[in-house]
Amino acid sequence: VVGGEVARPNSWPWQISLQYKSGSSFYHTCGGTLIRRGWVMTAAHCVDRSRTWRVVLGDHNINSHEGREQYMSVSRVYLHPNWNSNNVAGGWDIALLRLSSDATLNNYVQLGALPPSGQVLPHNNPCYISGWGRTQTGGQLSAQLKQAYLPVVDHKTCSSYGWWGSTVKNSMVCAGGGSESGCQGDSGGPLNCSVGGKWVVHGVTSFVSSSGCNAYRKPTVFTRVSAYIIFTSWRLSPLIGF
Ligand SMILES: CC(C)C[C@H](NC(=O)C(F)(F)F)C(=O)N[C@@H](C)C(=O)Nc1ccc(C(F)(F)F)cc1
Repeated sequence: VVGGEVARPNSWPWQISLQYKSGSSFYHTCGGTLIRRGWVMTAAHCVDRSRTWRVVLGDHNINSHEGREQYMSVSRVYLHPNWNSNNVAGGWDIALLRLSSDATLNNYVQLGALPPSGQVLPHNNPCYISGWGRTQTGGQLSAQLKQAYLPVVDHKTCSSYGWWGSTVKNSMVCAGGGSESGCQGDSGGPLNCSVGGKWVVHGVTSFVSSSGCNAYRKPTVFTRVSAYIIFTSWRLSPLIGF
C-alpha cells in the first residue's frame, strides 16, 4: 500500500497473509479474505505456481509473533478455470483456497461479507484497500498491515482514454488513481467498501500499472467479486461461481 496509514490492529479481521515456504521459513507473498471458516478468497495470479502455502489469520505485524495469529495450511487451491497467467487484463483473477482445518472466529478473525450478485458500486463509493504490500514503487513490504482510502472509479472513467482504456473489463473494479494505491504484495487482498453502513469485500486486488504502483490515472484494479457470485441468498451461494 502506497500512502495511507498503518491500520489499527485487527480492524480488517478477514484479511489474511498468504505465505509460501522456502527452505525452513515462510514468506508473505499475497493477501486474501477469509470468506468461510474453511475457505479463503485470493487472486489467481498469487497461486498459479505450485508452492507449499500457509495462511495466517489474525495477523498485524507479519515479522513478529503477537499471539493472535492462527497458522493454517492449505489443503487445495482452486484457480478460476478461465484464468490465463499470461493475460491479467483478461480478468478471471480469482481463486479459492481450502484450508486444512476451520478457522476459529474471534475478535481478531472474522469472515468478510460478500456483495450480492452483480452489484456495481457508484463512482466515489468509499472503500479502503488493506495489505502488507510494498509501501512505495520498488520499495519493501510493510511489516504492519496498512490501509489506504481508495474511492471507486466507475468503469466509464477507468476504461477511458488516458486511464486504463480497454485493459479494464466490466468484471473488474477500479479504485484510487491519486497518490495512494495498492502495490506488489497487496495482490489477492480485499477492497473493503462501505455499503449501507457495513463493510463489504467488493474487490480482490489484481493489478497496478507496470510503470509504478501509484501512477497517475492508473487506479488500482481489483477483480469485481460481485461478478463471480451466482446466487445472492446465502442458502444457495456456492461461495464463488466456479
Ligand atoms: C503480477 C501482475 C500480473 C499483478 C501485479 N499486481 C500487483 O502488483 C498488485 F499488488 F497491485 F495487485 C502487478 O500489477 N504487477 C505490475 C508490476 C504489472 O505487471 N502490471 C501490469 C502488467 C500488465 C498489464 C496489462 F494487462 F496491461 F498487460 C497491466 C498491469
